[in-house]
Amino acid sequence: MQLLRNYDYRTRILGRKSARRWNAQPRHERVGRMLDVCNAGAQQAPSLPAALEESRGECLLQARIGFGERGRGLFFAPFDAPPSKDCGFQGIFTTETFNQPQEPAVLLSVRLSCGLTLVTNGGPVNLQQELLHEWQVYQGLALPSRLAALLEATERPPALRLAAWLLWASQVAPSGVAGVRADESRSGDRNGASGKEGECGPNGIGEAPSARLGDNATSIGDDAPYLTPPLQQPSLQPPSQSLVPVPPSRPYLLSEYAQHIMPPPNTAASLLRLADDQERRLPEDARAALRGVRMQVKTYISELRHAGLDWGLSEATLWWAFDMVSSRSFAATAALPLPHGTIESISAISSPRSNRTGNPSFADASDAPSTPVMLALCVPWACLLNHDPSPNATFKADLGQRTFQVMQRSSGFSFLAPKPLVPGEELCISYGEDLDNVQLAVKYGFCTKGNANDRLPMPPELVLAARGLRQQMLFSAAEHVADDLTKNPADGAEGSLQQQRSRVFAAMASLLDPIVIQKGSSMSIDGAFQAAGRGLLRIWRTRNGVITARRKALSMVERRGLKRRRMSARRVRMLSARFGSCVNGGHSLGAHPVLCSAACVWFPPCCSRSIIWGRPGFPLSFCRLRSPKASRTRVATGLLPSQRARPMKILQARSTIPSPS
Ligand SMILES: C[S@@+](CC[C@H](N)C(=O)[O-])C[C@H]1O[C@@H](n2cnc3c(N)ncnc32)[C@H](O)[C@@H]1O
Repeated sequence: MQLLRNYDYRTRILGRKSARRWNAQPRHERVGRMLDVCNAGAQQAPSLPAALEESRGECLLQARIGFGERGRGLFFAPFDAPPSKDCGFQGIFTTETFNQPQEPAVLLSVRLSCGLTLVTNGGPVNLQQELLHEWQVYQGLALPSRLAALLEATERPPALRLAAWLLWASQVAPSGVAGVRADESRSGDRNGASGKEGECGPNGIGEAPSARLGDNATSIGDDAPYLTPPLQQPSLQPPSQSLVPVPPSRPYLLSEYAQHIMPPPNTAASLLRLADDQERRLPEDARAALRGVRMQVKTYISELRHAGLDWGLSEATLWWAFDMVSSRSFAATAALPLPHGTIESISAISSPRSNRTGNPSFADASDAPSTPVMLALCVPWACLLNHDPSPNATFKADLGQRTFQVMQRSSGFSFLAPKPLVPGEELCISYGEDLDNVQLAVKYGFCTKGNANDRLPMPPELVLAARGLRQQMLFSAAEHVADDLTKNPADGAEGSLQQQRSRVFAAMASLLDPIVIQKGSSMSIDGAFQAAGRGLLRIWRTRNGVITARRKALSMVERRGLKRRRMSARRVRMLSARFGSCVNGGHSLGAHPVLCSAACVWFPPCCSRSIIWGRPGFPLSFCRLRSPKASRTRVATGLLPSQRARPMKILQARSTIPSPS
């Protein structure tokens, strides 16, 4: 038994001794150790060329680049005196501050044209064109037509569009091959596009090209530089800062930025290019997530190649672009300026989904709300901000000013001033409030300790078991309803006992799986649904009681510092095979093991009445309810409450479990 419990699939890979050492490490460290390679290139202080120094001076209003515990990042550097001690909470006692809340300090302000801005949803039709036009003027570059066609296709995946743009702007345009300066010749070719050789991407890249983008590309035709048609009616008020064309002495800012600030193509920021042997050591759920993202990137790369938008660059460089987009792009929602010139923007903070860097772009563009405008952005300087689950900074895209601003995070109460920043404090934003460590690792290449969003992975067999349990719970409720109907025929539908029972069961089945309702059935669906509704109400009431009890029990478990224990997949399989089907809702059982997520929890054999519920991916919860014998309710979730709960107990208890009917 002991051996079984310690058995882990990693034993096969690592050998028993090193597997034990490996498993003893906290999960976040296991993933974290994979990531030594990440950000390796970002550890030296950059020495910046003049153009970047200038841009840094303009954009980093109250911040400087520095190094801290999260690696390179941005740190608070107030331009005036350090913030007075009076600001902050003391202010709420004075009427003055109460009426005039302190505005959060603007820490960074970066022109949208310094980076890349894509409309992913909403806004006027020509908004994307306007933004592209401004970018060309600012960067002093003319986009090739086929690239511009892709960038204007707001329905295409943002990651694909951003990566294509980043590749061209950072790797191709500076060499003057495919791109041309806006004031130079209008013809161009892409022969001999420069490609930087780097580390190879994961194996298996280079599938058959997809036809989608290629079809477009054929109709788009050659590589003639894209010159935005004169804007008849700008959809927006012109930006308050006039667009000053870039002086010829100032080279392409974006390529400079990519060269000096972004990790170079032979380094990694996310896990996209993790080597095979390192990937094998990731937990299974992280590997699965990684596989999904890699598949997507492979498809995008094929599309780029097919459409001739890879510019002959090496595979490694193409992966690098997606790596950068994954780990450094922002998603933000911006409101359009009001017609009379008032400018109002909605910060991405208001929507947790979009309050993050990166990966909006990997989401389907169609899942964003239609208004206001959804943007995917690469923002130089702002993309140096590291993540913190309790951030002190936040960001917004302002389409009126055409800027991306990072400001101090407000307190959340209009009458409270924001928490003062201490000079030298690292400025952090939240990449997403709901990101667990697997998502953080795959997209950004790091994990955070004690991530509140972390869930233990649930093996497929447990997902199935959870479904089965839910089904059983509903059917057992159906039985109760049917029994009640039998006892109180006045309450229930008409007909024989058998008919009543069939209706209730059919209704329950229909809740579980709508397919079971077949057309032309003679059953009265309405009546059955009413009966099922009563049953569900009963369950709901029971559950409310359970939830309160569960909360109490969990806090008790926490207070006592009881430990969570994990089980090997094999043992969990064995237990679910033996006992899974015995766990039943609303029935008296002697005792049973309860499968909770990947951890396995089993209870001392003293449960008489129990209910179990679960959702795939979430811990199954098990509660004992109103036991006449017990002095108090015992509840646990994913926890092994005591040393007494040994497999031996289960074996003893097994004999008392009624066989499933
Ligand atoms: C948007 S960039 C931030 C700037 C980056 N540190 C740099 O030097 O370029 C995102 C990357 O920073 C690193 N990072 C961000 N937040 C972190 C954190 N809390 N702990 C460790 N690394 C972090 C990750 O490698 C991530 O891929």
